[in-house]
Amino acid sequence: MADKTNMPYTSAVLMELQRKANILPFNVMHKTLADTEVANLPIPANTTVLAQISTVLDDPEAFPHPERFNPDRFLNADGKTFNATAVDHLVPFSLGKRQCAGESLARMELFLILVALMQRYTFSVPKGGQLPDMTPVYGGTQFPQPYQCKITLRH
Ligand code: HEM
Repeated sequence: MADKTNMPYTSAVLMELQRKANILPFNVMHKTLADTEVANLPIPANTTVLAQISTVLDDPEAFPHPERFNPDRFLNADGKTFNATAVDHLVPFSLGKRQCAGESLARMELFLILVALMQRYTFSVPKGGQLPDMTPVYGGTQFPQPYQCKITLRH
């Protein structure tokens, strides 16, 4: 983990992966405890609310051409520091009091697993195959279309 600060592009790839492959696009349900309002819309107490994460992760103002997989959007021109607007809008773990309690653990696991896989294997499209269809499959969770991948040991 000590190397992570020297690997901004890897961090940017992970951020873009979490944006495009967000596992809980519709978040989980909550209930208002008191009358409130969002964007001038009144919401009475005891209303079930679902703060949809995917609308933020696909917001074209924060993420131009949101349909594209582009890790560079999380980096400034120097390639080392992070684009604050993009980072602020990356909310796969939700926000507020009930945001994911396992965020730090999950982020550490994602970094270690991705780097370990990249160090040991090469991932490519099998002969005669094609790149995966990036259209998400939505259910309670989001998952990818079936695809084929060739995984080769590096050493
Ligand atoms: C990529 C991995 C993960 C993602 C994207 C994720 C995302 C989320 C989201 C969106 C919520 C709902 C937040 C809300 O109610 O507003 C949540 C809740 C929660 N997550 Fe995760 N999570 C991940 C991994 C983990 C891990 C590894 C753990 C534990 C080791 C964990 C523990 C929890 C707990 C305990 C809650 C409920 C928090 C509460 O209601 O106060 N999550 N997570």
